[in-house]
Amino acid sequence: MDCNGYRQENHDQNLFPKPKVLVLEPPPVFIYHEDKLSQKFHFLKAWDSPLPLDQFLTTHAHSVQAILSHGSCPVTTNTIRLLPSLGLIVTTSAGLDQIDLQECRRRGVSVAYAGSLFSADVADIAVGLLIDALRKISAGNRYVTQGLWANNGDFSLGSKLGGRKVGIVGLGSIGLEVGKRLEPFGCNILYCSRNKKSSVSYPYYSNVCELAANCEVLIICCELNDQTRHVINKEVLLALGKKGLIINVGRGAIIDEQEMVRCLMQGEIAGAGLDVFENEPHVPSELISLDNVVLSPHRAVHTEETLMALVDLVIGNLEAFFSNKPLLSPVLLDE
Ligand SMILES: O=CC(=O)O
Repeated sequence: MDCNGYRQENHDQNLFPKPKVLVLEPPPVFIYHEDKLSQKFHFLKAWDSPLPLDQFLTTHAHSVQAILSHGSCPVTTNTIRLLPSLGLIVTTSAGLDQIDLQECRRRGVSVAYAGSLFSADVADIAVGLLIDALRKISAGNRYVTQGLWANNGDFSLGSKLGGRKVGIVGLGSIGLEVGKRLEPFGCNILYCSRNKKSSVSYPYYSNVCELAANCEVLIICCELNDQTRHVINKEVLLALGKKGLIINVGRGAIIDEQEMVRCLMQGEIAGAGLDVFENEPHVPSELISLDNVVLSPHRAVHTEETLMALVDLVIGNLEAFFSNKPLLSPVLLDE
């Protein structure tokens, strides 16, 4: 240990007094708060190097003990294998689908994440997208700004939020926040989750297709994993039906996007509010021209305030690791 309590084995104090942390691609927290982060750590910027990634990793192989990563930056088996001294991955995301957790488990690499830091912000956007899709706020904005109102056009009516049956897919911390927000609007909440939750009295469905058949809105709040990839498929969309709306603040690949686009274009479902997409930042061009679809650039997770809290969480996790202390927001890899 050095006088800061940091591990010394892989960094020369005189040349590199700050612990080294590898960044593959810069997360928003790094873009907005690099100065604060750099006061504590020496960041190795893979994206900024002229070297191909593998060569960059090989060059720094023995000095990298920690990676700072984010939700759209894959940390693959290959990356982990090229870094024999790696002990920690800190991701700024709540989702973990981009990290090879199996390899982390095998290698004994710890993972820290954002936990429920963003849940309230994500839930706000889910509700915002739903109200927008129902009451046509974005469509109304286009109608006014394109001069159609002034030309005596007829803007179609929206539908009421109160009384709507809303099915939440994934009742984790985001799903619970969505339910908490929609109850006072007079919505009836139903949900589908891996397990029935004793903390809520909402009707539970173990099958997402049955949930879809019994509600008018599906809000996707679950994580992406092998079980949830394309779980919202043609059958589920058809069960949701012609008056049904789909809101996605989880991950794009939870929905079979191609099938959703077809359903939207053919009127098999009524509309959608989407913050996430299968191939970000690419959004299917068909969605852009549809008036019954509200689009958002995967920003549900970030507000200025939570980004500030996230910097402290990232620093806290890295400091804990380099001081051999328990992580602040560890992912339990043994579960
Ligand atoms: O999408 C972002 C996250 O998983 O935090």
